[in-house]
Amino acid sequence: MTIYFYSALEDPYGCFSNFSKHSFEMDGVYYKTSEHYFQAMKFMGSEEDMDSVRRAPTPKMAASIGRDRSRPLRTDWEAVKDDIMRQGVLKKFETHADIRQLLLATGDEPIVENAPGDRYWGAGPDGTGKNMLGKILMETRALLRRE
Ligand SMILES: Nc1nc(O)c(N)c(N[C@@H]2O[C@H](COP(=O)(O)O)[C@@H](O)[C@H]2O)n1
Repeated sequence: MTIYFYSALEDPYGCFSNFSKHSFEMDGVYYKTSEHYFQAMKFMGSEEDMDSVRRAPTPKMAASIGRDRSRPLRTDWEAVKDDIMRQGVLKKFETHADIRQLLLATGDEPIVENAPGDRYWGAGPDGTGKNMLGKILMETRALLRRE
């Protein structure tokens, strides 16, 4: 049975969302959520902009800063964004044993980010979106199974 998630606070699998409150360190730097990590990496090369994202009190605010196109987006973003998401999601689940167990316990079930407004990371308004975050969670699950 397909596992759907979207709201970090309300859904049974809300911890699969990048907005869930699961912090980690990457390369010695602290991130409050995987959304903070993902959005900060848009500004690699500008410590000031990366820090603005890192300091954001909530993942929603981190996303808002990351989507602010008055700040220069790194030029290779489209080429690297999937791998950055992979790295952040893997680190999150490596760091927190409870959610790692929950992810592993989903077995081989499909995982879908049921995000109506997002046809790339989620399933979009009609379920035909790319669901890249769901795919990355399934890849992460397979990697963690081997560890
Ligand atoms: N909660 C939530 N609200 C939205 O409006 C969304 N688009 C998403 N999806 C998440 O957005 C992140 C990437 O966004 P951008 O590429 O910066 O637009 C990623 O964490 C998606 O899972 N979630």
